Amino acid sequence: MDYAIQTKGLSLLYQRKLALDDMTLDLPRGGVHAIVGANGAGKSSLFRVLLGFESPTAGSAAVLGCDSGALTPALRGRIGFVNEEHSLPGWLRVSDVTAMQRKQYPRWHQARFEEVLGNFNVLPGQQIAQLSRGERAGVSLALALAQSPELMILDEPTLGLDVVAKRAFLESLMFTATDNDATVVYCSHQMEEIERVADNLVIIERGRLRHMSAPDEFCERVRVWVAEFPFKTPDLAALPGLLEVQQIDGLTHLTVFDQPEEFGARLKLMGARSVQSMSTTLERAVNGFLRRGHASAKRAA
Ligand SMILES: Nc1ncnc2c1ncn2[C@@H]1O[C@H](COP(=O)(O)OP(=O)(O)OP(=O)(O)O)[C@@H](O)[C@H]1O
Repeated sequence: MDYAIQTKGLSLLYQRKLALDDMTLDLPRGGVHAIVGANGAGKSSLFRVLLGFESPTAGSAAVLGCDSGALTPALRGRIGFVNEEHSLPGWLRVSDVTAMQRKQYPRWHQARFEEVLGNFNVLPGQQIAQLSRGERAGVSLALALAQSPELMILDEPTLGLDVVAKRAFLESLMFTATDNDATVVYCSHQMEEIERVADNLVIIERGRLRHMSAPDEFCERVRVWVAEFPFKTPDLAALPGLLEVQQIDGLTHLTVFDQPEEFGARLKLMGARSVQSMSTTLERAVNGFLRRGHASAKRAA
């Protein structure tokens, strides 16, 4: 299979902090891959290694079939990158940056640039430093999409965008992925966005790959059981697949992963008077999944 991104046993140690821990990840070419994880899970670190800004401490990383430590200028030209800082030279005008990029990228798509930028009230004569945060985001997204890259890597690109701009951006992103056969790799904390655009969901936790599947498939494997325990709620910690327990209006809500229907019978054996299972949203499923390993959950325990 042809992979856009491939890592093998990838580790990255910053001083004494292990940001990536023996991560093996294969992302096939095409489609939108969403990477999610708690704060500090290693998403940006993964991108930094993939783009050759950091060298792995162990293992390897390849992008479009090339070792990430040896990306040539020609290969970099096939990769678009947008990060949350939207770092563009502040002293230049929007029109200057656009002219520079148009010259640099042979597959420059002027109509796409104008379409994406048209969602923002940006004047070509404005200096980058004069733009609002969201407008700067709009400019860097328009520049990146107009490069018609084979691979787009986006680190929380919609942070700070208003609802309309966010929607416009996501539409452009999906259009890029389908129209251009491009691969989009995108990290975000916003599940409703991911639900809308992602073909593949990649969950990382403490620098390790924890799960990869289509978002729908992941959601189907997570269920919420609502149980009524008329007497004392038993100790539920040892239940298999348990992600999260919440007490809501006197009922016990259990978010569980990969459990058969018999899970309900098990709750009854533990004293539940009634049990009911429900499907859940991607947001709740991912949150439940991540909560187990989250620093705050560990502190609460
Ligand atoms: N330059 C650095 N020096 C030391 N530690 C770092 C450095 N950059 C990141 N880290 C640590 O590496 C870990 C992974 O950080 P990273 O920025 O990759 O996380 P992230 O998943 O992108 O998080 P967030 O969602 O908060 O942006 C964190 O524990 C962070 O504190």
